[in-house]
Amino acid sequence: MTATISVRGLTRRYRHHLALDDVGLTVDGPSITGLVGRNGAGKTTLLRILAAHELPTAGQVRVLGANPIENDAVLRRMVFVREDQSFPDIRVRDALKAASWSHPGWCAELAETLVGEFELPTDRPIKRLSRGMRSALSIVIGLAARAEVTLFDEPYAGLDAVARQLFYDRLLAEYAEHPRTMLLSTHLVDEVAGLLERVVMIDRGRIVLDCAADDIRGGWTMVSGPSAAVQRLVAGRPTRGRRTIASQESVVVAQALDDTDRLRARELRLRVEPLSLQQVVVQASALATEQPTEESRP
Ligand SMILES: Nc1ncnc2c1ncn2[C@@H]1O[C@H](COP(=O)(O)OP(=O)(O)OP(=O)(O)O)[C@@H](O)[C@H]1O
Repeated sequence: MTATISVRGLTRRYRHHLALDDVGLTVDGPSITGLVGRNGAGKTTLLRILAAHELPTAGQVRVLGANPIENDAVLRRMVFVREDQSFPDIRVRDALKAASWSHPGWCAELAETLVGEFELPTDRPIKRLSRGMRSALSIVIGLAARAEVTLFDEPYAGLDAVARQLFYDRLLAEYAEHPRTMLLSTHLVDEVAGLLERVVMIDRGRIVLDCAADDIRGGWTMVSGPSAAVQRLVAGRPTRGRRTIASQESVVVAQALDDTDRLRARELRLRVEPLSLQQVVVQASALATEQPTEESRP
């Protein structure tokens, strides 16, 4: 079967800076994948290359089985929603009409519903919309396009918490009714955690974590309590982020604990809590920072 997205050895160099460093990624069939990582990690660069807004320096990119560059047949089956998307100087209703022409799967009924829910004034020029309203318009286009490959690059600049929740709810409902391949780049990791089936983390241009969201959720554990007891429980296990205050200690165990471990923790009067997705991303980022990159090697 042809993968929906397949990237091999993808490298993007800007003069002396490596924005993407030998990235490999395959996405098969419908799924919602979260693209996470620190500022400047390379998330937007990856999405821009997938959407053919930018050329790679090296490597192979296939979207829907073909190279997306100047490939209208592929690009019409994709939608790319960017942070602070720029629009021509037209009214909201005209932007929606133009989007309907570019996307064969466009659902006018959904667009109308979403416009109502986000309270977008259709006769107002886009340049007079607030930042959050412009983001809402981009989201309406991204969802109503019903494109087989839907790329969202931090699409909620300026959106308030209520509007962001509306976006998450509608995205999930759309995905349930019309499954498609969605990539969502985000910094609001815990906010979107419930939507994600897979998490791909980029750090300094390299993929440092790529796994099922469920595996992450149960896979890292915070153990805290009296230092001596913590040490007894975690001895011989991979640990990170050790913190001590007086005789108390907390440490992250980079593996799941089984029932026997949990019973032992209870006997030792230790607290055991799973890490949130956001906390795992912070730990994985710290771990990646300890590894040398091509640019940091002497
Ligand atoms: N046109 C460009 N010219 C030079 N450097 C660039 C260009 N575009 C991106 N970069 C650099 O490439 C790196 C990756 O940028 P990118 O926008 O992909 O990161 P990001 O993960 O999306 O970051 P953020 O979360 O802050 O949006 C950064 O160091 C950035 O400065």
